[in-house]
Amino acid sequence: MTEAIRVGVLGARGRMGLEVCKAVDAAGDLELVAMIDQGDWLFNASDAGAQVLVDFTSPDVVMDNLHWAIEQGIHVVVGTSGFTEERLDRVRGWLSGKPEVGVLIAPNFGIGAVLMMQFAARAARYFESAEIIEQHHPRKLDAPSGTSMHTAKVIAEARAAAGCAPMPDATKEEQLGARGTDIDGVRVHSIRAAGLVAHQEVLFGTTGETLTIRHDSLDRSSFMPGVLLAVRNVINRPGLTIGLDPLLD
Ligand SMILES: NC(=O)C1=CN([C@@H]2O[C@H](COP(=O)(O)OP(=O)(O)OC[C@H]3O[C@@H](n4cnc5c(N)ncnc54)[C@H](OP(=O)(O)O)[C@@H]3O)[C@@H](O)[C@H]2O)C=CC1
Ligand SMILES: O=C(O)C1=N[C@H](C(=O)O)C[C@H](O)C1
Repeated sequence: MTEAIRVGVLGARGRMGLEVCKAVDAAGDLELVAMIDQGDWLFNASDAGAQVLVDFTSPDVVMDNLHWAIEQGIHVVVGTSGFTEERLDRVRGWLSGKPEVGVLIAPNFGIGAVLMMQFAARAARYFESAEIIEQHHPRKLDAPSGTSMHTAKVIAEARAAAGCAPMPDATKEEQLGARGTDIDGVRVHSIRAAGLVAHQEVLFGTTGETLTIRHDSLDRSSFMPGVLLAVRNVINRPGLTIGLDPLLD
C-alpha cells in the first residue's frame, strides 16, 4: 500500500483552514500532521514531517510562509489571495534555488469557478464590453478578489490576442469608485454583504445582446475537491503551477 501524503495546514483555525483540515482528515490517502495558525511555530510542520503545506492565511503573511516552506524543501498549495505578477516572480526566484519543490497557487479552487474563468476567456474576443461583479462575505480582507483579478487578466489577454478595440465608455464625470476599479483595462466591481460566501458574474455586451457567466460558491466545501486535487498533484509538479487548469486538463 502507498504511504499517505503528510499534510500541514497554515491558517488552520480560519474559515478555509478548518474546512481543509476536515477534508484532509477524511481523505484516506492523506494524513493531517500539522495545524498551524497565527502565533504558532512554522517548524512544527517540518518537525511533523509535512510533505505538503496548504496555505489559507492572509496576503500579509503568505509570502513569508512560502519562502520558509520552499527553503525547507516542502511543497506548497496556496489559496491565499494577493498574488501580483511581482509576487509570482519572487516565488519563481525562490524556486530556482530549489528545483525539486512544487508550488501551486490557485486564485480559486472551485471547479465551477475555474470553468467560469475559462468560459470568460473564450467569450472575451466576441464582445465589445466586459465587466466583472464579484460578491463576497463582509469579513473578506481584500478587494477586489483574487478570482476577479485573475479573470480580468485572462479576459484582457484574450482581447489583446484577438486585437479587440478598447471598450466603449463615455464616462466623463465619475464619483470615486462608481465605475469600480480598472484591472488590466477591465472594470471590476466589489460587493461585500452578510449572507454571501463567494460569487462572481462576468457580464459581456455587444450590439443587441449580452452574455452573463455566473458562478456561486454557496459553501466552503465547494473548494475542497480542488484543494485535495492540488495536494495530491503538487508533489509531482516541481516549479510554479498557477491555477487548477493544468490539473483538470
Ligand atoms: N483560492 C481559493 O479558492 C480561496 C481563497 N481564499 C483566500 O484564503 C485566504 C483565507 O481566507 P479565510 O479562511 O476566509 O480567512 P480567515 O481570516 O478566516 O483565516 C485566515 C487564518 O490564518 C491565520 N493566520 C494569520 N497569520 C498567520 C500566520 N502567520 N501563520 C498561520 N496562520 C495565520 C488567521 O489568524 P487570525 O485570525 O488570528 O489573524 C486566521 O485564522 C484569503 O486570502 C482568501 O481570499 C478563500 C477561499 C477560497
Ligand atoms: O475570501 C474568500 O472568501 C475568497 N477568496 C478568493 C478570492 O479572493 O478570489 C476565492 C474565493 O472567491 C473566496
